[in-house]
Amino acid sequence: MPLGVSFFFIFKEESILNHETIQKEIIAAVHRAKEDCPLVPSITNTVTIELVANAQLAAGGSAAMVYLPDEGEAIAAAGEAFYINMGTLMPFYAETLPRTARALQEHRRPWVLDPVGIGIGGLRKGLLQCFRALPPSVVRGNASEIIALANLWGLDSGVARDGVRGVDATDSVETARPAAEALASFIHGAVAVSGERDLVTDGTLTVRSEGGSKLFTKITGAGCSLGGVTAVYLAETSPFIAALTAVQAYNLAGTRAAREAKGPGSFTAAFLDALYAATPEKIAANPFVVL
Ligand SMILES: Nc1ncnc2c1ncn2[C@@H]1O[C@H](COP(=O)(O)OP(=O)(O)O)[C@@H](O)[C@H]1O
Ligand SMILES: Cc1ncsc1CCOP(=O)(O)O
Ligand SMILES: [Mg+2]
Repeated sequence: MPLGVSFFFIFKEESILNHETIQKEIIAAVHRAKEDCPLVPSITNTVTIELVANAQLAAGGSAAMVYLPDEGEAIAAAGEAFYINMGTLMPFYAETLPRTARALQEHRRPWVLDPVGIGIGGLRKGLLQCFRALPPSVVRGNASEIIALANLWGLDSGVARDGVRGVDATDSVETARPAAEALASFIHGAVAVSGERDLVTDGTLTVRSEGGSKLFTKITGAGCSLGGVTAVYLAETSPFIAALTAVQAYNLAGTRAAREAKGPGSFTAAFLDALYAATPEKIAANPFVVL
């Protein structure tokens, strides 16, 4: 083979993400999060704030939750990545969220958006419309939230209606795939759709991750804390690998926790223990398929 051609193949092999290279990147991201303990602040809902912080700590990050406009701005600059979850809005968030998102853009900090409760009320809609021009690096949501956000931003979601009912999904993960791919391409980042089997996409490459437990649907904050942990990995790696690493960690830890849990209460404790104990290699070895 002429030298130029062999260089081409070597370059191609190294630059293409396949199952093996994805696993290597997941392992590196988990190691780095545990070594660096990145500061990853959040503006998140009052229902699940403690689980979000605990899960971020279990993954190796440092959590800091704020509410006020000037604090959002200041800590956006100080943190290495950020998490915004729209779950329980308060009037002053009309100022906090746009100012924080602008600070994140100005300081080039990557961030994760969880559009919880999209469809409830005018403030939520207005803020989510504002994020179209200040886009996150990762959107994480359940299937109905991802479809609804793609529709709100005028992207081709593949589904005209939105099936959000409160904060829970009424659509299947597979139905949300076109919306997830359109959103990921639009933000030049990644989208994670959660459910029985999770999808993660950067708009071109789409992966399905397996595992977890039905008990996740019997506790509040599984999705919210998954967003917070995604932001921890986002401090260390690309949007796609960060989103997939968090999803893989949750599917592994959820499967393990369900083996010993008696119900939702003991599941939450067992899940945090399993997330804390999950090794980089085991997180990477959780089953996933490149679609
Ligand atoms: N039926 C299920 N079986 C296994 N894991 C699930 C199931 N439903 C949700 N999960 C997991 O629960 C976590 C939260 O997802 P989900 O419940 O869809 O989010 P949300 O709480 O935002 O609606 C994810 O890690 C997801 O993989
Ligand atoms: C119940 C509820 N209400 C407003 S935010 C929230 C928490 C939703 O948490 P998750 O989406 O992780 O189940
Ligand atoms: Mg949710």
